[in-house]
Amino acid sequence: MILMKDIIREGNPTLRATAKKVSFPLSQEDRDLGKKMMKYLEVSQDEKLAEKYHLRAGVGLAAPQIDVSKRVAAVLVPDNDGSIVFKDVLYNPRILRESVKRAALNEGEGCLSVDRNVAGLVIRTDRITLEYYDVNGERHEIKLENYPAIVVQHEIDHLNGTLFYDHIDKESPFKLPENTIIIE
Ligand SMILES: O=CN(O)CCNC(=O)c1cccc(Cl)c1Cl
Ligand code: NI
Repeated sequence: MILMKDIIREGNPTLRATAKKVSFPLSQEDRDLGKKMMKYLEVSQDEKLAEKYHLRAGVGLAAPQIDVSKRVAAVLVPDNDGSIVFKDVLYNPRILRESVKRAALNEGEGCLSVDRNVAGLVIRTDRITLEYYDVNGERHEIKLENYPAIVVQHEIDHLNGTLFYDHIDKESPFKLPENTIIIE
């Protein structure tokens, strides 16, 4: 089971590397990788289990965060009544289209690999068309918007060596650019 000790932090070069694509059919190792990353998210979102295993909650996890430089990310986005908005393990995810409209989470973003709060608006695209392959090698092309779209962008950033605070305006972190909505 993935624990906090397995999560690499700022300073580890893997976090700034460009991760490699996986090939299909997936090796057992790459299947297991996706499974254990999703398991981390499920456990981390269960208050009792998260406390028991001292896990920081996450709605996404990218393989580079456990020092595996492969283009694999798990995403588990609940909505506030506990149902699931989006859940899947993304293999070789790729953003095909981005809306002109930008978006930022009101409360900013956090990252398991960043042991500090970095305040400010993380400016991202509001709507994306995402291509990815699932564990069975099936191609998916889906449209996401708002919160799930933001989370997927945070994870794909990890595959490209980008961290959330790279998108925060250093001079005025809370400036709201034109054409940008705030997501509560
Ligand atoms: O890369 C994944 N993590 O670092 C897991 C911890 N962060 C989050 O769950 C998180 C929190 C706020 C906004 C976004 Cl977009 C995300 Cl992703
Ligand atoms: Ni992160």
